[in-house]
Amino acid sequence: MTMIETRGLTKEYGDVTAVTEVDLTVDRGDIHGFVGHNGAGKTTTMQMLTGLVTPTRGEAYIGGEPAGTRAATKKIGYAPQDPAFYESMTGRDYLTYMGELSAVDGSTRERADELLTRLNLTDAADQAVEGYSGGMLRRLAVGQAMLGDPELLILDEPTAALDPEGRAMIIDALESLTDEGTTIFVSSHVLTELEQFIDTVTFLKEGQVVTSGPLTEVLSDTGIERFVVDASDNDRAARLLATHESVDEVDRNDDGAVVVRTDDPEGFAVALPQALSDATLGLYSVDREGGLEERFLDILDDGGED
Ligand SMILES: Nc1ncnc2c1ncn2[C@@H]1O[C@H](COP(=O)(O)OP(=O)(O)OP(=O)(O)O)[C@@H](O)[C@H]1O
Repeated sequence: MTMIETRGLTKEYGDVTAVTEVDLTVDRGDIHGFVGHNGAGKTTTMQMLTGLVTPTRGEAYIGGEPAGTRAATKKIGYAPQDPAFYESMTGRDYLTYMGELSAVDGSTRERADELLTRLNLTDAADQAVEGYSGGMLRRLAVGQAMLGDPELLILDEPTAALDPEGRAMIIDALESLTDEGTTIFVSSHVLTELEQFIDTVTFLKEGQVVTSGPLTEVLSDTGIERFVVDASDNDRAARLLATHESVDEVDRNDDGAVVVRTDDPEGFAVALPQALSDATLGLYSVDREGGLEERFLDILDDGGED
């Protein structure tokens, strides 16, 4: 079942084309990462999905309903990049108040307390929001988006600039939600902030989709795991490494170094020094390329798949 579908989604602001012909499909229950540099068009796309911004052209559907209609927005919880809070309210009062505003079913106070627990904010529940740290504010924003128990959660950079602990708290909360079948559409300009928990990913560059699909496929299609090995005799090293069990493909770069692609990078990294030393080859240097972050930059800088 499809939760988000867009066709040719485009937004122009005067001469600026923020989003160009974006075709997206996100299945129900997936955590989808929406990744691109600052200014790539992530926020604008999210705003079109939520109905806050009207597309110049194209279509978007949320659970089959046209974006912007009541039937579509009812399915969505949205945490914007820079949410505004009533700073003198406590976290608990804020969530309760926002729940009442949006006519959440049942007891909003109970729902607020449940979310505060889930987002690890119980200890701060009765503190004024103005004393919250950046990480606490982001968790509160995610809590607000979750108030109505939405089918689709749209989160604009919820992990930006958080320390690993803050990020882990958000990730835990999101992962527990997908166990309940919630679809999550989450943006970031740093892939490594998302890669532990997303199922599928779209890379956006200058308003256009560069590539989209399951994270593992997108990264392996583009040759993610690559080592560059410089040995005392690179011809011999290339022949030797080509026969190694963990190696898929061997190539040479412009400097003559051996470029190895592998789907078992850990195994290769461990085996390499021994393999060369058994063949009496010296290992001058080895660089691991195509870590996720590097791959992300490659994809965006190349403007397409290899
Ligand atoms: N209301 C607006 N009026 C004019 N231009 C806009 C408006 N909103 C966005 N833009 C432009 O559209 C482009 C995409 O912006 P958008 O905020 O969607 O990118 P983003 O990927 O979310 O970036 P960031 O991570 O910095 O938020 C940028 O060039 C931006 O300046």
